[in-house]
Amino acid sequence: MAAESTAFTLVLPVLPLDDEVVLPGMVVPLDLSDAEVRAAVEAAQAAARSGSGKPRVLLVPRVDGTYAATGVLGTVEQVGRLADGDPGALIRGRARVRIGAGTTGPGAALWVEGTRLDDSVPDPLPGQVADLVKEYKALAASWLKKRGAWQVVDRVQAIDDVSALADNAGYSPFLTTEQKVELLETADPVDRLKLATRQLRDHLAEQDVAETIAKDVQEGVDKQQREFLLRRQLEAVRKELRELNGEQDGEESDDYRARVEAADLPEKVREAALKEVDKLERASDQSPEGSWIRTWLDTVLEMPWNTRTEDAYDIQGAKAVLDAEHAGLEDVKERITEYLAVRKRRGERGLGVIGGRRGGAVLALVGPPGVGKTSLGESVAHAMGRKFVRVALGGVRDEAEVRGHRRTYVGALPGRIVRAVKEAGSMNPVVLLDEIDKVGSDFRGDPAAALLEVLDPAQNHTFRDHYLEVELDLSDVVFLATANVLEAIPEALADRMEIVRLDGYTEDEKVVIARDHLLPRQLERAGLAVDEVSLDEGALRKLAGEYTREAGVRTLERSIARLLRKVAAQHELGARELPFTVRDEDLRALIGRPHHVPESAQDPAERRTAVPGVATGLAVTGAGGDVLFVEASLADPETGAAGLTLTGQLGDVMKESAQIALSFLRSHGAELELPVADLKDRGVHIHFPAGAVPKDGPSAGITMTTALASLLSGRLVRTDVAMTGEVSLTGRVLPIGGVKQKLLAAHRAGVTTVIIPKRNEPDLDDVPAEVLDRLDVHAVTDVRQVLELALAPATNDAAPEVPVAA
Ligand SMILES: Nc1ncnc2c1ncn2[C@@H]1O[C@H](COP(=O)(O)OP(=O)(O)OP(=O)(O)O)[C@@H](O)[C@H]1O
Repeated sequence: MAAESTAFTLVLPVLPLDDEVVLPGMVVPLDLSDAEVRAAVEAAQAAARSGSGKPRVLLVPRVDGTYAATGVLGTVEQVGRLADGDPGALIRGRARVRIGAGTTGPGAALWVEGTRLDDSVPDPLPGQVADLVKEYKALAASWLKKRGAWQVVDRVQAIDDVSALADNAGYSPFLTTEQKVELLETADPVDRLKLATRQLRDHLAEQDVAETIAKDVQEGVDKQQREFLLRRQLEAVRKELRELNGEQDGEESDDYRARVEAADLPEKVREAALKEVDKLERASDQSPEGSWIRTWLDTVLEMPWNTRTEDAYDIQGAKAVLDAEHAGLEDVKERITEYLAVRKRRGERGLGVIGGRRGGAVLALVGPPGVGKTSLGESVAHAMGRKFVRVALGGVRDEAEVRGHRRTYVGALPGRIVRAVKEAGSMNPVVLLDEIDKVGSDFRGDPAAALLEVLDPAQNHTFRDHYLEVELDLSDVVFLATANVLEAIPEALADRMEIVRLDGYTEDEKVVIARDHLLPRQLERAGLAVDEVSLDEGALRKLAGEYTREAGVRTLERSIARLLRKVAAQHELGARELPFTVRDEDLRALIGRPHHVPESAQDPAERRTAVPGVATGLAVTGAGGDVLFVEASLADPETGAAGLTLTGQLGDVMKESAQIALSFLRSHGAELELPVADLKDRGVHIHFPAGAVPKDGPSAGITMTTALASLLSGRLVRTDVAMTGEVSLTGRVLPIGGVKQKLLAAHRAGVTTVIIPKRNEPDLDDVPAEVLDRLDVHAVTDVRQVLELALAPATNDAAPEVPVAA
């Protein structure tokens, strides 16, 4: 459009505007205390006095000291006081003026020539321009409505002139001075409206984004605020409830929160604990959930998360501890020392514990009761300078015992492993898994599987207890296990263990243990000084040999305790002078008569083997080695049923072994000069007394054969002979296990001659020399040799009656 077609020249005083732009149509108050403003207004007034009309100025924006090329012709509408009391002038913008050359005029103002620019647009508006007007009005309306400026909306809608509409944008507070100058300098009204539209649109878009962000922020703040308020209310309600019930004040969850924050917890555990504290806050005081959470938090807070004891042991010192606390057991202590040495070296090299199958990360002490398995475990802890905890696994059938109950379970508890660590108060204790051979499995899961995970070095650094639900690092725990019977340990577990056997003690060893360890301990328990009561060797030997018959020393310790109590009581009653040395002849008066008199010391008529058909065998039970008697009888052909009857809780292998013994005699009896014809059509009964104890295994084969041969021949079995060995159908004697334990038992029982399979001869190396010295051991290959050794010569009396079962 031809902006300058109707241009004409003006001479005006310049009114500079700093950081402000006045567009045509705008009315603005200006402060006359500003010298430049005053000069311009006064100059305009002076010029106006000579002519007609209002005083006129040229409003020129000045950005960073530079004047814009276009100004606005303004008329001074009024001079008076501004709202703040300063002198001021009200000026109305009228038209764009292109600034020309400087000139002179009255007053102190700067005078310039200017050309008024033409604002006209064609009438009617071309379609595009009309659309532009509509768009601008719509945008302006939405912006104004957002600001709540309703009155202005109508005013803007009423402006029809394109140029005036564009200049109205000068009021927009969001425009920068530069943007306003741009509007000022765009002379063409349509272009100017386009510019104003773009500026407004950009601003609205920006505002949209800002609003979304603000809304998001606001929502977050609202939620926090709401939660805060709700908590305050909850607290108030709780407080009132407590007051109503006369309870102590004090915010429990706050207390937990503070405790959790103060506790030295691993980060993940802390997070989990804080989450529970949050839940606790929401739970009501009486709800069961609240009480679960409290117990759980207590458990977590009591766990020794970051506590570990310092390992400070050298192998020499460790060995000294083991030696000081246990007599004998040289090979066992050596094995433990090796284990500790390897562990220490690996630890120093940062290699971690030895792991994997057959890796031997776990030492298992296997042997009968009372041989010191538990106390050795304790010694290991002493030797390493670690805490010791015992976990009794006997009779555990429920997996939850090991791994804990889920928390939703009523009365849920953490598993025994977690409880053990808690009890130890350190993350690296020695944990003794006692009686690992007695874990069973049933519908409640398989505790052995859970134990596998506990013992596996590849898994146990992230052990998860169902109750605790947070991971527990067990990799630094030293696990030891004990068992009575190796075969009863679940195979997968046994696979991961390094088995160390403790077979039981000889009488000599027991005497030493009793003197050096049991007696001092029991003296203290009985409140007696070490020099007040002593037992001489004879008394100790008699206690071990005749008052107890066990592989270990548990009953021996108990007998000593009983004896000392008696002495202490006598002393208190004035019936006993101290110091007092107990001799073997004093025992009977103090603790009664002995319970175990060796068979050989019995009256011959009273001996078990006083009748034909009874033989002495050797067996290994959960309680260690033991002697056992086998009785055989033949049924009366008239009254008894034919066939083989076996009693005494025998396992399948043992039953088969009895069949074999019988078959061997049926087929080879004649050559042994036995009246095997007696066996025809007659029932045979074999019984193992102590019927309540289950027995199994093939090692009683030769004993059964001997009992039957004795029965048939009528020859007695020698009282001083005991035997063990499997028998084959052809009469060969096959090797068996547990030689050491069996020989110790034979020795305990006062047997002097022992028959073992030839192929077990190497096992004799394990048997203590003092036992071998006192036993006459025969290693045999054939059952005929057994019979020769075991059966007493036939007496000259008339052939004895074959006993007949009732
Ligand atoms: N060699 C030994 N030296 C010193 N004391 C011993 C020795 N062997 C066992 N004892 C003592 O005998 C007692 C019984 O031992 P302990 O309880 O350790 O037996 P255990 O083999 O663990 O039996 P169980 O299988 O029944 O648990 C303990 O007081 C222990 O100190």
